[in-house]
Amino acid sequence: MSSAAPFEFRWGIISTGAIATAFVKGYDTIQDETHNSSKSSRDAHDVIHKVAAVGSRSVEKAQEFIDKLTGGDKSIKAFGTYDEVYADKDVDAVYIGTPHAYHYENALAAIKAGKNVLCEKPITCNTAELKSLLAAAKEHNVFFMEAVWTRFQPLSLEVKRIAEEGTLGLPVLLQADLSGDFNIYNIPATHRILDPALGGGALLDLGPYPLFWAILALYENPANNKTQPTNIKGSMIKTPITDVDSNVVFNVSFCAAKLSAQASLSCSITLDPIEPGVAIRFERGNILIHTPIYCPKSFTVQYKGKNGRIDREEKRLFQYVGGGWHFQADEVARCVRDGKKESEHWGHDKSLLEMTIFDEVFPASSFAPKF
Ligand SMILES: NC(=O)C1=CN([C@@H]2O[C@H](COP(=O)(O)OP(=O)(O)OC[C@H]3O[C@@H](n4cnc5c(N)ncnc54)[C@H](OP(=O)(O)O)[C@@H]3O)[C@@H](O)[C@H]2O)C=CC1
Ligand SMILES: O=C1OC[C@@H](O)[C@H](O)[C@H]1O
Repeated sequence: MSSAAPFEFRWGIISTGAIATAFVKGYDTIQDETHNSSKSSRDAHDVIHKVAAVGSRSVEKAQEFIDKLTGGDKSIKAFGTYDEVYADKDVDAVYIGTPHAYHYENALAAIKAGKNVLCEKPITCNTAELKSLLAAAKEHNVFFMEAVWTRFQPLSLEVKRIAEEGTLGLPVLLQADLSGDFNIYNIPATHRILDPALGGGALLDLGPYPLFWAILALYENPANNKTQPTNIKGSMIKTPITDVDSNVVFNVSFCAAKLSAQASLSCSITLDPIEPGVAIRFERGNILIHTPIYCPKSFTVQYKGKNGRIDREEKRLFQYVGGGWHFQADEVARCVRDGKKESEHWGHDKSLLEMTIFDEVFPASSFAPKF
């Protein structure tokens, strides 16, 4: 372990909703109900996270958020607008936790103010918006990343290692589903999952996770040689409540000189999660990832014997303190510290791939660019 002082990284938090709360709770300075900090179970002694400012549409809400999560830390500024956070000289990076339909305008404003940005998934509602943000990030020379937190969890890193180390052979078919019953007939039509104006629907909210596993195990596989996927096809069922997509299935093929693999992906806001949430089927075995697929705590590797049948299984468990969002926060701090403008693990190419696939699955008119 290095004896150098940790790099202090100061966050500006945009919005005070569910995910902004979970993200801030994960910081090492804030302890969970067991009085352990997430830092006690991860190797992150080189960075330390601080909240410098919180921006909300209401200053009272911003102050309540600070009081609830930090016991009223007086050094944290509460602002009644997001713009004040973007302008704050004490903020190193802005975390955006607003509904999807606001990601574009919030991220653009933060980037134009010269801030590094971590923006919740889905990074935007379409490719056109994302390309515009990438151009702005380049122009203003800032770090920019989609908050695909699952990519940074230790379990994902181990799945990737096993998928690529060769014992199982090449991947052939990946099946992944993320479903969650939002009880849509009993929530207001203004809920972000139902409201088209907030980017409602299953694909944009839940679709990033099954797709993430396909990107990790198929797109990132060295045998794919960074080849873009083909045969992107989807179908969806829309809810009559607000006409957003409630159930979506989509297929993607990854075919390169050395790889021929397919992903069969789905998501739903009316069904319960299915177990296992992800099955990666290789020439000589399987990796089964247990639900929830956004922060799984275990996976099982099945190995085929000489007779071509599964004859050995190994279950792997992963435990850490906290909800799991702190791993991506560490990545952002380290990238900024090291002068990087994108993450090597979830870089701009992967967000672009995600948006390109979603654009093809969605009818073009659903989420028109906000400019
Ligand atoms: N990575 C993960 O695990 C998760 C990611 N997410 C992502 O985070 C984003 C937000 O989700 P979630 O936290 O569940 O949403 P919430 O509805 O709980 O919070 C959204 C917040 O955005 C702000 N906001 C700004 N404009 C609006 C508006 N017009 N309507 C409603 N809220 C608005 C509000 O904060 P204020 O009033 O303070 O300005 C509000 O509290 C989504 O993009 C979602 O995909 C969600 C859950 C988990
Ligand atoms: O990112 C997410 O993960 C968990 C889901 O329940 C939530 O709706 C989604 O935004």
